[in-house]
Amino acid sequence: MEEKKKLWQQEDSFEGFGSSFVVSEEQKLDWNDMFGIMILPLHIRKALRIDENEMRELFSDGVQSIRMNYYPPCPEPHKTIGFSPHSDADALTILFQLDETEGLQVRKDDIWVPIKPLPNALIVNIGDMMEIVSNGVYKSIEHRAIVNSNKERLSVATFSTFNLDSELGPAHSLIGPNNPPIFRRVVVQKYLQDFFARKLDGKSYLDFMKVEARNGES
Ligand SMILES: O=C(O)CCC(=O)C(=O)O
Ligand SMILES: [Fe+2]
Repeated sequence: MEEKKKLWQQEDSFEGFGSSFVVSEEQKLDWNDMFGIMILPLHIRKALRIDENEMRELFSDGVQSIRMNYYPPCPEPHKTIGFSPHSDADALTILFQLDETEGLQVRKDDIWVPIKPLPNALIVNIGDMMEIVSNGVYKSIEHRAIVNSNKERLSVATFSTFNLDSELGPAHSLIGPNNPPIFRRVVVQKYLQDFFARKLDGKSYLDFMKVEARNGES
């Protein structure tokens, strides 16, 4: 209880422990314990010290999308790949592996590490937009899905993307003489169009977004 009290709801906020929707002392309360937090954009921008308004603007009218992936059993799984290595182009992905069939792997120091599905657990992945806006502080995660010969596999991914009309680039409030931008700027809509026009190839699109890549090209 002492630990809970440290995170008790403050007035005018639904974040923390406590009940919501309470209007009077007489009211019969619901039989549950609530704990609420804002996941985006406030906490990430606080950790990074990005200006609040800048982050709010990027996420206001942002796009939420969902993808369902079905991987049928494959007679020769070692000869194929279920989902090619890539990092997600969005800011933040929440992924659910439907049953307990393994398949997702993340790349860590050039090794593919299997992510065992845990019952009722969600996986949160940092996407390329977050790496760009944080000027490289938050790294997007490279991942892939493999298949197997005896079981089908299903996953559901939800993607959070900045507003399509906003400009994607390192946050203005982060960069300065001591922290020069390492990524270039592009309108989100164009960034996504170009992402989907390419073959998935690890983090190659993010590399293409780097300032030095453009210098190299011109
Ligand atoms: O099936 C999986 O676990 C990965 C899916 C994925 O990476 C995606 O939909 O972007
Ligand atoms: Fe992905």
